[in-house]
Amino acid sequence: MAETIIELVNLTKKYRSFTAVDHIHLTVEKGEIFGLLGPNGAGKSTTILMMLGLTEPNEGQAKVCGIDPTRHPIEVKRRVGYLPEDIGFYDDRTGLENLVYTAMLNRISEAEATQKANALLKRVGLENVDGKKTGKYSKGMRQRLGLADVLIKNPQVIILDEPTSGIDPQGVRAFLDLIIELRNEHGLTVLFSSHNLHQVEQVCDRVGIFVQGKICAMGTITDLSRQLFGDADHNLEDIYNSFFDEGGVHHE
Ligand SMILES: Nc1ncnc2c1ncn2[C@@H]1O[C@H](COP(=O)(O)OP(=O)(O)OP(=O)(O)O)[C@@H](O)[C@H]1O
Repeated sequence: MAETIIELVNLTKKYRSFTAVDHIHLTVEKGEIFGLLGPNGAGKSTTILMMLGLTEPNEGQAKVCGIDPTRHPIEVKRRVGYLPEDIGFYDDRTGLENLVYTAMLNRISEAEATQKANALLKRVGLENVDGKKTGKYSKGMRQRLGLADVLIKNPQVIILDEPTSGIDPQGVRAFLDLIIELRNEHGLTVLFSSHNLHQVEQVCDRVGIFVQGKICAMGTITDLSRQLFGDADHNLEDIYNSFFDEGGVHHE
């Protein structure tokens, strides 16, 4: 039976009178790659912050790996790896040193940390830049090191916010393949927030489309195509665009 890893029930966040996340319901099962889509300001990042226990909901509840992040944020952070769009490293240290440091913060011994860090550097294609300080890394190298940094604590879930921005097309393909491999090998659950519809379509099992704080559509691309167009022939771009007028206004 499928195991629920992320469960959002009636989740709501208000900033004064403005509702940024509006009574959303969402369930993600173990091993799923789920895409969060929506225009700027639709509420994706606020939803992620609530899942990480970094901001409190006004109503409803989030559960991640069965744990309420508002009450037990440290427990959730132990199980969830979060890769923001711009990850910070100690720029005067090498990639290896940064990874070992993160691992040791997560109570992994130095010997094991070094071994895991070297294996992950290889996995993300950074084994040949050993010795280079992260301050001299390119954007794409930083993102790949970010993924290794997230994986070193053996998370059950990874949340990726625009993870491929700044990576060249070949690098993007390798990055997306790696995400799929990690899911296949370790049953990792992945939440993938992106504006790149093509990438989301390539990698995600299901998607949720956010508009003005609400999830206005959720499902596989085939299901959404059938629901919206009555056939299975439409791609994610058609589906996404069907929620907006030419002027970018949401269809009610
Ligand atoms: N701390 C805050 N105080 C007030 N309003 C906020 C705050 N954080 C976010 N908002 C507002 O909440 C709404 C949702 O923002 P959020 O960052 O969640 O959107 P998003 O879907 O992640 O957008 P993007 O694609 O640009 O990252 C926006 O209108 C934003 O201005």
